[in-house]
Amino acid sequence: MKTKNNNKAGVRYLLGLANSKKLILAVAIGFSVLSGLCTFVPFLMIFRTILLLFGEGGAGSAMQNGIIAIVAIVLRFVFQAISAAMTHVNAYNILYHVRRELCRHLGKVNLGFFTGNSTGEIKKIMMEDVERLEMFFAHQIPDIVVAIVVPVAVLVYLFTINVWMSLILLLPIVLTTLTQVIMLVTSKNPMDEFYWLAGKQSAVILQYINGMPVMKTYNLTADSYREYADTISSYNNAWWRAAKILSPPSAIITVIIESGLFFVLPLGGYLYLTGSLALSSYIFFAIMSIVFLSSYINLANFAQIFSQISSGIVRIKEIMDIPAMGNGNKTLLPTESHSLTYENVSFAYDQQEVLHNFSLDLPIDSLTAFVGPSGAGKSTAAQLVPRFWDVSKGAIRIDGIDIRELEADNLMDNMSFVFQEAFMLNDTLYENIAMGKHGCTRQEVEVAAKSAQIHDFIMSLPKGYDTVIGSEGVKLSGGERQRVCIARAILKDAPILIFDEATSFTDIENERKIQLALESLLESKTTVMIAHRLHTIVGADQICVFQSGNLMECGTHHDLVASGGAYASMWQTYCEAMREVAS
Ligand SMILES: Nc1ncnc2c1ncn2[C@@H]1O[C@H](COP(=O)(O)OP(=O)(O)OP(=O)(O)O)[C@@H](O)[C@H]1O
Repeated sequence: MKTKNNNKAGVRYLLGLANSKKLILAVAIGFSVLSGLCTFVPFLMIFRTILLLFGEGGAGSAMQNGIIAIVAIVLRFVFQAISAAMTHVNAYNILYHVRRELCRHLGKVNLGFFTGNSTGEIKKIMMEDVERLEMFFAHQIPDIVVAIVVPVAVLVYLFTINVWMSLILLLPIVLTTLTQVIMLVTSKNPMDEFYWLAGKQSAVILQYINGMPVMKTYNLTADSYREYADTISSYNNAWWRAAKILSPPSAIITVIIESGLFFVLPLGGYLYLTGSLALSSYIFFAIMSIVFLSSYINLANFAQIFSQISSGIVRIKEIMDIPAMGNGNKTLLPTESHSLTYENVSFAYDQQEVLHNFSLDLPIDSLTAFVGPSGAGKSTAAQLVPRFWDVSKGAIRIDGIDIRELEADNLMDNMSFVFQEAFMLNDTLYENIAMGKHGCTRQEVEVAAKSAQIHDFIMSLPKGYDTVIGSEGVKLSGGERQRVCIARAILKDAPILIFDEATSFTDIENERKIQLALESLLESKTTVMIAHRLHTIVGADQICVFQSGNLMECGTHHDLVASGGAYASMWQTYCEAMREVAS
């Protein structure tokens, strides 16, 4: 739950965001103030005309006053338009700047952040929360300044006419401020909870829509999918609570602000009757009591609107506060293959240690398979190499250099991953493969696709490499997707390869093609292969068996089977399972 302290930090952070654009913002606010002041000029002209009519002085003629009033009205709209144009252009520049900074920062955090956080939540922050900043920079800041400066300027003028009448005009401001202070002191702002739940609701809805096929197969409707139903009903309840808490003071504030006349009429009447106030001034104050506080209403609503924006700012700040992955300054020599060493490595997600003090050497140009039961730590051990997370203890070294001392880009340049969950752009097959190497040629893409056993399939599609895949195009099978990813990795031709063998694409034809594709991919590379089907790694240079986060044993298939340890029993179970499937 977001707190008021968080909100304060958010405000400071938000104003910091405007830093580079503050000159434009100041000029735009200046135009807004001019526009606000112009609002009152026609009333001043009315006053001057009343003075003329009552023979109490007043400058110019009625005609001149009328012309000045019309010019002021026109100028009011011109200044308003200039200010609106400037604040909007400025606000969208700030939005662009914030999104770019968020993207840059997300590019620097450990990759594990993306597996540990809901993409719906990140997307919501990048899109909706950032978009709301427009409201603050394009509308709220100018409105607030106008709401303070214009009434103060007008009040100063009114004090020159009559002090008591001016003081009575201050009474609604004092009362509304008191109401707001009482509200803030006696009740926690319910909008904090409301906007937090609004954010949660969007993430849950996105998750519900993304998971619709699975939800349907388990017959989970919007009502029976518990998280969805709970979030919607909490949001609904929060809205009721907020309405109940906020409606009475909000109604009181609106009534007080619009009740200037209620205070001005009796006091003005008394002062007029006792001869301390001219009739012209009495009429003028009566008119001003109606319009004087019109811009002040923006200030009264500020807290409520700002709470909506500030909860988003807090989320933006939380992302920007995630420590960036430390970036070293060393680089690897550009060779075909590198050695990889785990040195007394332990690793914990938060407090829970899942890998316990293991060491392992992966020589140059070798294939190392990680095997073991589900949850044993195979993926985690592999993902430490591209720094999804940094080790809690020990070090991982490439050619003897601690990977934390390497430039992050250099580390990534030297590594390819092929995950089980093949990531595909909603773009052409060509682009999906070409993303493996900047500036590659079409011929290189085709050679890689041929090696990955996916070229013939691509050519069988009517648009070949220009076929769009994904939500608006052709759908690929799991095996086809993985072969596209292998083609991408072949194109990248990085010296170190992390391959997470897919368990689900096991039909014989696909498996054969993936094996052929891998033969091209693994050539002269240092490879970590997370293996589920043991027969695919019998030829590996070393097989490492993980159990409950410990590296139990390591050796060739023959040595491990002969030693009769954990791997030997896994192999026996595996062979029996294969025989059962075959029979
Ligand atoms: N992002 C994460 N946050 C917290 N704990 C995690 C995270 N990812 C994995 N774990 C936990 O770490 C342990 C090791 O998981 P890991 O995925 O490395 O096992 P694995 O051997 O690769 O399993 P599988 O073969 O099923 O993929 C498990 O207990 C798992 O619950």
